Amino acid sequence: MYSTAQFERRQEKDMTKLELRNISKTFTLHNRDAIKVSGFSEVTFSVKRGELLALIGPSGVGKSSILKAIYRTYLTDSGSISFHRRDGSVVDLASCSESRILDLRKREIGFVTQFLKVLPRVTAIQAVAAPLIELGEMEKTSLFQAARLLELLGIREELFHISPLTFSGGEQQRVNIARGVIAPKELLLLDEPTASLDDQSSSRVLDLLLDLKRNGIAMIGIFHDKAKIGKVADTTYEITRTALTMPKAMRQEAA
Ligand SMILES: Nc1ncnc2c1ncn2[C@@H]1O[C@H](COP(=O)(O)OP(=O)(O)OP(=O)(O)O)[C@@H](O)[C@H]1O
Repeated sequence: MYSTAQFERRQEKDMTKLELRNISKTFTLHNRDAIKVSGFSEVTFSVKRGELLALIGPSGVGKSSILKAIYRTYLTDSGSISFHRRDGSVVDLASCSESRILDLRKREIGFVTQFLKVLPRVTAIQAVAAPLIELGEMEKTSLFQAARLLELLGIREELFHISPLTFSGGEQQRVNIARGVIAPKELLLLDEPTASLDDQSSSRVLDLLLDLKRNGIAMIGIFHDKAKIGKVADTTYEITRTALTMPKAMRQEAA
C-alpha cells in the first residue's frame, strides 16, 4: 500500500519521458590539428509527459547541440539520456544501437528544425503526409490530415499542391512543423520553431504546441522570445558555459 504522497511521487515519476544526466560534448576537429571545441557540459534535466521545457542561453552555448545529442545526430562524451518509451521500457539514447534510434525517430521522437528538406517536385501536402504514410496509414487519410494541419497553420490552399521549395521562409517553416507533428510522437525536439514567423503565424504554432501538450506530448524547444516562452513553457532550463557551475533550472507557471 502507498501513502498518498508516495503514490503521487510514483505517478509523477511514471510520467517522466526523458532524463538527461550530466551529458557533455566536446567536438574534435580532426581536419584542423584535432582542435577541441566545447559543445556543452554537465547538462542535467528531465521532461515529463505533456510538459514543454524551454532551453535558453547565449548564442553558441550548445542549445542546438543538446537537441542533436538527444536525437543522436551527435554522440555525447559522457552521461546518459534515458527515454521512457510508449511501452514503458527505458532506453539510453546515448548508447543504444543505430537501428533502435532509427526506429525511435520514426515512431516516438520527432525533430522540427528551422529548415525544410524535401525533394523537388514533392508537393507541400505530400511532404506533410509522408511520415504518416510511412507508418502505414492510408494515403487518403494522411493527405486529409496533412491538409487540416496546413490549414491550421495558415498555409493558403492554393499552395497545397506546389513544391514547398518555392515557398517563403515562414511558409517553409510552417510546412516543416506540420510534417514534424503529423505522426503521433512521444517527444518533440523543436529548434526555434517560430524563428522566421510573423506574430499571427507564431500564434498559430504556439496554439498547436499547447494542443500537443494537452495530448501528453513532451517537448523541448529553443525559443529566444520571452513572451513566447511564457505562453507555452512549463519549465525553463538555462545553459551556462562553464563546466564547473551546475546549470540553473527554474520553474515557472505556464501562462
Ligand atoms: N558539428 C560541429 N563541429 C564543430 N563544432 C560544432 C559543431 N556543432 C556545434 N559546434 C560548436 O558547438 C558550440 C555550440 O553550438 P550550438 O549550435 O549548439 O549553439 P547554440 O546555443 O544553439 O547557438 P545559437 O543560439 O547561436 O543557435 C559552438 O561553439 C559551435 O561552434
